[in-house]
Amino acid sequence: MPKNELFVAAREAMAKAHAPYSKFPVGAAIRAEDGRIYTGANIENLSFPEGWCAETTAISHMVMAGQRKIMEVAVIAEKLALCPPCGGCRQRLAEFSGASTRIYLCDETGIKKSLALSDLLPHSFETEILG
Ligand SMILES: O=c1ccn([C@H]2C[C@H](O)[C@@H](CO)O2)c(=O)[nH]1
Ligand SMILES: [Zn+2]
Repeated sequence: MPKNELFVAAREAMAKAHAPYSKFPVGAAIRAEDGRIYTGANIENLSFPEGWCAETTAISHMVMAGQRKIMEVAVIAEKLALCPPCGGCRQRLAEFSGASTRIYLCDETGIKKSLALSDLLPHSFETEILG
């Protein structure tokens, strides 16, 4: 699957952001194990802490479609050269990622950086006790 398709999906998702407070639209697109693309945008709220990120919306769509594995994810922000996922989203991405999962940081022209989750979240929380 051409990576460009994932970038275009993230850019299209960004146009659906509800970001009237930060005026910082973000889009994300996940390719899951089934080969399909699940997208998301940030959805803010007048009660500021109640909003959530584009990556979180995309993960929700993927999970509700019955998928549990992220193969690749593209992230784009309208007003930032590259938008690395926030700490909370790194942990949420980790829940559904593996060693081969790739995270693509995009600008308005395409994918500019490819990272592994371990680049973004080294020494992550893991325990056998909780399974
Ligand atoms: O990786 C990120 C970083 C920020 N945001 C959103 C949260 C908030 O709505 C706005 C400004 O932080 O951008 C995302 O969606 N993804
Ligand atoms: Zn986030």
